[in-house]
Amino acid sequence: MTPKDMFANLGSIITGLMFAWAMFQNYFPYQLRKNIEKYSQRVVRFVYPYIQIRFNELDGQRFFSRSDAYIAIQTYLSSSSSTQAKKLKADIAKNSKSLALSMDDHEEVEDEFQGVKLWWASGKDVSKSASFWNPEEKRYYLLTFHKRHRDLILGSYLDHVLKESKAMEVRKRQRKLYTNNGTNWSHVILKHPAKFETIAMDPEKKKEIMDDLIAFSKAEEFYERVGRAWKRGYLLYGPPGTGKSSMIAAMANLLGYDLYDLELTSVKNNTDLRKLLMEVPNKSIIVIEDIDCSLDLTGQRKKTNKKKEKDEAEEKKDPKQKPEKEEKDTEASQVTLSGLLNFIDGLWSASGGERLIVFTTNYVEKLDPALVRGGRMDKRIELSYCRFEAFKGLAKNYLQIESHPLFGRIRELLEEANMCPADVAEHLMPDPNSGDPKFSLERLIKGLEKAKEEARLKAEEEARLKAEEEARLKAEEEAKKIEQPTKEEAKKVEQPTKAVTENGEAKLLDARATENGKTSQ
Ligand SMILES: Nc1ncnc2c1ncn2[C@@H]1O[C@H](COP(=O)(O)OP(=O)(O)OP(=O)(O)O)[C@@H](O)[C@H]1O
Ligand SMILES: [Mg+2]
Repeated sequence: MTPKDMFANLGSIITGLMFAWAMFQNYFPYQLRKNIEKYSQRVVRFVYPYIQIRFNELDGQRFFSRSDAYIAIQTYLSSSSSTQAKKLKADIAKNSKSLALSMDDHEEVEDEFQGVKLWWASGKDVSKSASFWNPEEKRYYLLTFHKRHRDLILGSYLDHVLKESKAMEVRKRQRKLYTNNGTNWSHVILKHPAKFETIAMDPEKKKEIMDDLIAFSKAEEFYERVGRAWKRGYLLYGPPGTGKSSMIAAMANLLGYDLYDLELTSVKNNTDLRKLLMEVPNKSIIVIEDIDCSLDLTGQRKKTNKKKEKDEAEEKKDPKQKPEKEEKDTEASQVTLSGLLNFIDGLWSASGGERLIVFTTNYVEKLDPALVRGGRMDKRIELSYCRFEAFKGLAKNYLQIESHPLFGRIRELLEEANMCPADVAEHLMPDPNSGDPKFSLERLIKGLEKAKEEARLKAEEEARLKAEEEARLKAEEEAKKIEQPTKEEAKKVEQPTKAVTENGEAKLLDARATENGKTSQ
């Protein structure tokens, strides 16, 4: 029995004793009965050092609706209920994909906040005069805590309960992937299976990124204290197939955020861009893929590779269409880099928090320094070709092996051949017939040897082209040198020359005349 229970019992004992005393006196008018009740409650309040707060299930303001506070408490208590309560209720919550557990009526669970213990009990009032407007059962939660913690509980603790329950709801609910078509967002349920555990990269680097994300999601107070908007910018760069898009999905799955995949090429101008960004709520990741293709470095928009290919294909079909399409493009190219950056940095940040902005590119060196300067991109993450550490992760995922005699050869080859994790994964697909990992590893070795040979041939070809170019430039230089004197001579002949005569006077002589004189002599 906790001290709280002992006090609760003490209260009823005192009330009972006082009633017994009154009955003993055989004198029981109404006024005295009221007085006894009043005084006994005062005594109880004086001796009983606990405070109780009741949270009713039904909202007094809205008919037939459950109170938000009650729902939030139910969510908050779900984890402690499942471990502490003896009787539980299970239900499928709205917008959720899993069962929600809560404690059954007349159960109690204990909670602790900043070292202070408190108790949550679930109760039910049964009304005898039930009607359509007045349901028979009215449920409630009763929070009990010591009165010396009144400020802490009424201030920070209840705030903590609400925030925590919101965060739990976000974690439980299905994530969504939003895409924009012009100025409207539409969404589908995000079911990307990518997780950080399955992303192949150096384990230390992976841990650093995960820690950074988790720290960000918990840093509301920090951002508030230092007076910065609660947002963080990530730049993911690396060759195609190295896991940039997979990592974004893994980020959403880790934090429970929704994804907003912003297609800049379909946004007409900065005003529309603002409208779209204003609609992005908290706990979201705004993704701008292939930033080098979406925005020109001068601030002008360019077509993305995919759009370009599509347009080119259409152009081939109907060449007459070309001028019209070009007109359309120039008409639409009004979203600028500075428009995007100013908005992200400026007022938009003030309209909420907890948002990540992730840019991806295959060519980091092409990006405008304005985009990658500190403060805009808080973290730059390079996703590179698959090396041995990343390969080990893939081998574990795809073949369930952590070592193999062929690993040594693979390690050497991975250092020499640049193969992206997507291709390594493709080679590691388990053999459906034998299921023997050796088969997949040998296939990878062959693939790596081929990639290495191709890289060697490519490097040779590049060296040949470079040597040819150098030879051409040298030949041009030589040709210029041979031409140079004749030109200079011609210049000499053209220009009048200054000469000094015998009496010391400077006279302008026509070089051509002198020359002619010489020849005639
Ligand atoms: N590091 C990785 N770990 C595990 N799987 C990977 C990794 N990189 C790529 N893959 C696999 O390859 C596929 C393609 O990867 P993803 O689309 O993430 O690459 P990307 O870097 O976004 O490429 P792009 O630059 O072309 O957009 C993914 O479906 C994933 O299965
Ligand atoms: Mg991608």
